[in-house]
Amino acid sequence: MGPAGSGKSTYCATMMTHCQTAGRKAHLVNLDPAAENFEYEPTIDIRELITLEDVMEELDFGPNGGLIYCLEFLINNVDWLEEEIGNYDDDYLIIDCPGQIELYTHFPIMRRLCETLGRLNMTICGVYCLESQFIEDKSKYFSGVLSAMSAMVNLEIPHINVMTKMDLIEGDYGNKPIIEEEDEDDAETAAEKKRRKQRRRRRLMEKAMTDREMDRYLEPDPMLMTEEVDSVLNGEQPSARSLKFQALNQAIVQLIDDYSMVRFIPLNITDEDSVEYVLSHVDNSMQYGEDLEPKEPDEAPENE
Ligand SMILES: Nc1nc2c(ncn2[C@@H]2O[C@H](COP(=O)(O)OP(=O)(O)OP(=O)(O)O)[C@@H](O)[C@H]2O)c(=O)[nH]1
Ligand SMILES: [Mg+2]
Repeated sequence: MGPAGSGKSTYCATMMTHCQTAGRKAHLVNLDPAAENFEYEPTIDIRELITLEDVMEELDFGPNGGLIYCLEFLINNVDWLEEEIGNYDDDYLIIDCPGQIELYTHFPIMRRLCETLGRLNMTICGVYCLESQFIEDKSKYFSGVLSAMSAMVNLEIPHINVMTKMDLIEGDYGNKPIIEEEDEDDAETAAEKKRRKQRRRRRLMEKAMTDREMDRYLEPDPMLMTEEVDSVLNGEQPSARSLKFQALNQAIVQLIDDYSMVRFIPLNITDEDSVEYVLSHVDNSMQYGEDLEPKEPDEAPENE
């Protein structure tokens, strides 16, 4: 789950590849009636039941209303899904959902879907994706935190939040280097050497600050929001709008702080360890593997 473009389908494809490499059987389920193409062919696909294109054409819906219609149609014809899932009730299914936020927050559709899966004895874990680009704008980031929290509270299923697209971040968490090694030059003078070392020290400090700043977004630090309000208040032109919303912002900060339920697990899809780390959190919340059959001894590597 997660807002439009937050990397849900990429998450699904990454996990499919990861599971296949690890020899774990996984299937992709597509619940996005507007989806166009997938890296992996979905095993179960809502588009076999209904497509957004047909709904828009035949019923004259716009894209958002049409999408809600499609999912309501799915819920009203849930025996189709039950039948499809019936063939895979021992397997690991990765379900790609649409990005319309209202599906998780104020329509009971996803909740009903979870109840159906629960009835089929499937163990579920909700994975909420928020993209790392959200941190560029604190208000946008906090609205993301609130929507993650809202999905979590509404669905009442084991839930993890993932900060996607971490490869676009600087520092330890991402791929963008801050420190570029400068080669030692035999001909450099003592003063040049000193300046090179100073530059390196400064970059190391910048990097530590970037990593620390990132931590405040992974474990939402409500002070980030207060800082934004303060900086506006101390700025040259405090906008009437931010003054007006100060009490509301404070209340939101308080809410996030009181619940302290939201934290994000960073996902860098270019780093296998990061992918494995996210998957292990999902497994853990579903207690995946606890009731799997133990391996036969003859499957163990011979020379051990
Ligand atoms: N660099 C980078 N780009 C990513 C990552 N994940 C997704 N993207 C890009 O972000 C865009 C949206 O990704 P999707 O996976 O389609 O996002 P989505 O949440 O499924 O989008 P909708 O289904 O339209 O809501 C695409 O252009 C992806 O290539 C990532 O981890 N790193
Ligand atoms: Mg998608």
